[in-house]
Amino acid sequence: MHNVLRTIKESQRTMAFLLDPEKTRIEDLIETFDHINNLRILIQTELSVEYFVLFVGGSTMINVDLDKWILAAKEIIKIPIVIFPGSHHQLTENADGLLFLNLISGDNPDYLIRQQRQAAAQLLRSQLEIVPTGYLLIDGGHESAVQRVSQTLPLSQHDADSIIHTAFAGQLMGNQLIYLEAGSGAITPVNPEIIKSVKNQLEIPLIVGGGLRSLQQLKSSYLAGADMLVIGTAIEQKINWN
Ligand SMILES: CC(C)=CCC/C(C)=C/CC/C(C)=C/CC/C(C)=C/COP(=O)(O)OP(=O)(O)O
Ligand SMILES: O=P(O)(O)OC[C@@H](O)CO
Ligand SMILES: [Mg+2]
Repeated sequence: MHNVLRTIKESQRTMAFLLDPEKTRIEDLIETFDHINNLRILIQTELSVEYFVLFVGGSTMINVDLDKWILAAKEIIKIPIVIFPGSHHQLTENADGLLFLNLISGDNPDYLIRQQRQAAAQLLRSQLEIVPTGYLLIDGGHESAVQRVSQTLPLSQHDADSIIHTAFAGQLMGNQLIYLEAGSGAITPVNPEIIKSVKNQLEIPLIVGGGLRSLQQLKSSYLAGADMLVIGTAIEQKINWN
């Protein structure tokens, strides 16, 4: 039995690799996980990251059999698989855990309660480790897929107070994780100064993602206080990290 949340809390530095089943076909999983494993060794060595998980999700999920995809992934990669859902349709018991996302940076009721209510109906008898997560969309320099799909505006990186207050409210609401999301392929990742000020107000772990594509960016985000960093686009593009 995995305990993803507990391990994040007990570790200094953790990392999630994000794959979107719309973009990585089952036939390509072996090659992709080969790439991920090499990156994992590099990041373990260079940055002393202790714990790795695979996030699976996308802002949309069209023409994908998620049950089948995750089953296939499980055969190949031996790290916990956590669903990072763009909607209540992205659920399967084949994963180990689920980020139960609350999009608290926006005020769209669909992403504050409707998606969650519809998911709950399916999760009544679930064996997944369900982790309530306050999800904040932060301006990363261009319109992100999450912004488009959720029809909510990101918080400006020039207004640190709004970000800090929203994150703190997320903790008070009972979320077990806070996720600062600059958006897939962000031009400007979340600024380390913002990470630091948010982290100072939190007792729960802080996840940061969006636009991370160099060891230097990873290092400064960890030093600022991120407990988990998420890498997606850089894996899809198989960039060279050295
Ligand atoms: C509780 C459940 C089951 C669902 C909650 C649904 C909510 C509130 C979602 C938050 C808003 C949202 C649309 C999040 C998407 C998160 C995600 C999987 C992002 C990764 O996708 P991207 O990489 O940004 O976009 P692409 O799919 O275009 O690559
Ligand atoms: O794709 P990238 O830019 O790495 O972002 C990762 C993740 O935070 C997006 O949801
Ligand atoms: Mg993406």
